[in-house]
Amino acid sequence: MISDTAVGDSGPDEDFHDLPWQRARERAHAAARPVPPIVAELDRAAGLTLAEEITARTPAPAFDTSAMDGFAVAGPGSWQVCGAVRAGTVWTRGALEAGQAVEISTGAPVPPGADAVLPVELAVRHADLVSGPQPAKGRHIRLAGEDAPAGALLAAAGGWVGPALLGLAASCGYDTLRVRPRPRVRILVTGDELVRHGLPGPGQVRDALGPMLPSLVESMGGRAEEVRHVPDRPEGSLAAAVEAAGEAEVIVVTGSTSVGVTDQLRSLLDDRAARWVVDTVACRPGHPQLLAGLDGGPWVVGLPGNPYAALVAAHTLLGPLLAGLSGRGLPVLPRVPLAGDVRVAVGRTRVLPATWDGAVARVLAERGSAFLNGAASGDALAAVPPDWTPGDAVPLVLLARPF
Ligand SMILES: Nc1nc2c(c(=O)[nH]1)N[C@H]1C(S)=C(S)[C@@H](COP(=O)(O)OP(=O)(O)OC[C@H]3O[C@@H](n4cnc5c(N)ncnc54)[C@H](O)[C@@H]3O)O[C@H]1N2
Ligand code: MOO
Repeated sequence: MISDTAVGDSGPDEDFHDLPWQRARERAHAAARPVPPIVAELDRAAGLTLAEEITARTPAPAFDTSAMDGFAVAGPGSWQVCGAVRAGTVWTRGALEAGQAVEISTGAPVPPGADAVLPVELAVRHADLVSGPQPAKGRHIRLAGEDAPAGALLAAAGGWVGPALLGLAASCGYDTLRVRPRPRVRILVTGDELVRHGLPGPGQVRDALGPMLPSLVESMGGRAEEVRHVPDRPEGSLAAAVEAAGEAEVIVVTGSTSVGVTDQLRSLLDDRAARWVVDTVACRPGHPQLLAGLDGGPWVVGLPGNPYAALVAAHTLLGPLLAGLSGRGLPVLPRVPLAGDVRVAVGRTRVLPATWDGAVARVLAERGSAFLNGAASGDALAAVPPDWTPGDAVPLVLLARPF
């Protein structure tokens, strides 16, 4: 194996075998260089990552705006009503003088000279005269640039383009954003025992990972382009499939990470002089997972074939790698109190399915690395370090689901 690979901020000499769980996440993130940016219409930029900071091209709001339906008033009341201004129009009849008022809609520009807006509920109108409690100066007026003055920083490079940012960018004059597209991911599922449909026959196993991984990749910010099933035999099948993976930034290989006669992944990577980033992680399950870069080509993430181990490994290496490729920071995991029957593993982080009620994570009964029942009924993974003692908070991975 190649041992002199410089990766990320770790320097060439860090041993990349049996890495502590958090260190493996950091290395996977630091190894990636962000994919080249594109210019995308706002609707196409949704969910992507900003490739550059954005600043307000126009103040938000763009003009002094009424926050209430009522009367824009100047000076002390009562006031003479001398016209109306509605949202989408402007007052063109000069500055109001003390004692004058203009009927105004929410969202309309406040006429020059007006001090405040008197809401319609507080106003008493007789013909062209309106009276009511004297509003404090500036009351119910949103000042131009109050949310963001022209030139103000709206979001830094690496920020997630969420719904609120899209609305803010539009408010501040943007039609397009410079963003990083989702890194492309191809998924190679190995294992001659696997079947893709129906009930498994003798010795057969239904493929759990082909259906699981595309949505997992999407939830981590990647684009799952293909799931291909690769036979264990003849030898060289996996190498040919990797070769044929095309333009993807990431190839995920499931199975084939262990030491069995059909497990070809490590030798394939060594034959290709891959740059090793992580080769095994001190966690349970998911120990045999790996990450290496092919020369001038994609990253290869090896996930163990055991389905729960694959889920844990994807959250260890694939998520951070995709964050790095997207130009995002390494996601900071909340640290939360943990309850339930927790047993630590000597020298390894145990990653346990858990439920999260907003205050405490509760581990679910352990079923082992092959079984998804815990993760499917829980909504989080709790990373329990080897030195955990009751009362210690643990990092929590929240499994994606709608609010
Ligand atoms: N002698 C040793 N054997 C094993 C070791 C070891 O250290 N020494 N490690 C074990 C651990 S831990 C894991 S995890 C697995 C990793 O195995 P592979 O990544 O090589 O995967 P396979 O051997 O192909 O499969 C393991 C297991 O998972 C089932 N599987 C595989 N793919 C799927 C799929 N897409 N859907 C559902 N189930 C799948 C497969 O049938 C096996 O039962 O190695 C251990 N062995
Ligand atoms: O480490 Mo394996 O991933 O326990 O099942």
